[in-house]
Amino acid sequence: MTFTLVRTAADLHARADAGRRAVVMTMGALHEGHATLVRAARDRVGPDGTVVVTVFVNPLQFGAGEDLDRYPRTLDADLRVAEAAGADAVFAPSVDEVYPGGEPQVRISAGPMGERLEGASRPGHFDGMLTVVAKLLHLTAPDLAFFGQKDAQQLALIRRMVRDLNFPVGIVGVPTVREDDGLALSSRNRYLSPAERRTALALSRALFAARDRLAAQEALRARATALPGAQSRAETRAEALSRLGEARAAADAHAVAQVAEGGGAEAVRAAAQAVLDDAAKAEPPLTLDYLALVDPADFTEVADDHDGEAILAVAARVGTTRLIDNLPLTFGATK
Ligand SMILES: Nc1ncnc2c1ncn2[C@@H]1O[C@H](COP(=O)(O)OP(=O)(O)OP(=O)(O)O)[C@@H](O)[C@H]1O
Ligand SMILES: CC(C)(CO)[C@@H](O)C(=O)[O-]
Ligand code: BAL
Repeated sequence: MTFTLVRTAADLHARADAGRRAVVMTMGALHEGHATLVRAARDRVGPDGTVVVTVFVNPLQFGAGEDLDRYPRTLDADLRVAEAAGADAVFAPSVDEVYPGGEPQVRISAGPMGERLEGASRPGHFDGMLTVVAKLLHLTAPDLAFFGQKDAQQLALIRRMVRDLNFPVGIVGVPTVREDDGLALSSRNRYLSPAERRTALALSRALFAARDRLAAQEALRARATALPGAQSRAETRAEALSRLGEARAAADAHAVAQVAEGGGAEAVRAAAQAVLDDAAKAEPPLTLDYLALVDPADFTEVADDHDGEAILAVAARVGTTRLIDNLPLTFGATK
């Protein structure tokens, strides 16, 4: 199929696409993260299916004072990235094409999950995002729509909207693509000076520190459980360790007792906070917006004794650039 740039809803409807259709929605300034979504979409629909990439900077999801005007618009380069990644078409409508009646009066409400974290920092953002996603789903009529885990709360809200409002589409999440040094790819990274980029690395480093802390806690827990005599619930894991009589046992016992004490969610979060506290003293400094360990189902904070899946999410400003990142974590995997 010849790769095409489509500008209007009428031209999109006129396409006689065969096979399953997948859509990858973007705001343009495409990078390797977007290309990964396109490749995942192509893999799923196969060579006979159709992959449409939408490129639209949606004014409705930007608040006053945000970067709507300076958001990078690089359509020519985007077409090359989309085609090389295996897309059949880019749908890049104008604002008037998407909102022919002007600002829509009827909108999607993101509900309580949309008021937390990103929603608290960017009031109205998720209502605007879901409204355009709903419209783009109607316009592109896909079987599957692909979104990045990098925008974890956005992905969760889209899944919720599709379920709550019976959209006939499958939503596919794609893991975050990172630079070699850990920085999550993002169109907004291009705002960063080299020095700002160095500071911004603290976002991913904080998440990795938390992941490592959790892994250490889980390893200690597994070790304590495996010790002879530790099966009894009444016997503390620290006691079990100390019966080993090894030099390391005392230190281990202390660490295990700490792990056993609260389940450790707070300690995991604290490991990330320490990295961010350091970055707050860097030059240029990082200004933390939020660091939260949340339940993926509703983005409420998890309890300290949390068991199961969680998302550690961070948002921060470096200079005039606001960045987000997150990491899925599993608590109690070794139980
Ligand atoms: N690094 C990444 N890995 C995986 N998916 C990504 C990545 N960056 C963006 N995406 C996904 O691409 C889609 C389009 O995102 P968008 O155009 O906003 O890009 P972005 O790089 O996140 O831009 P911004 O810097 O504005 O947040 C979304 O589903 C988003 O989650
Ligand atoms: C989903 C989306 C394309 C809606 O404008 C946007 O929020 C984005 O790029 O993540
Ligand atoms: N990547 C999410 C879209 C936004 O920041 O507006």
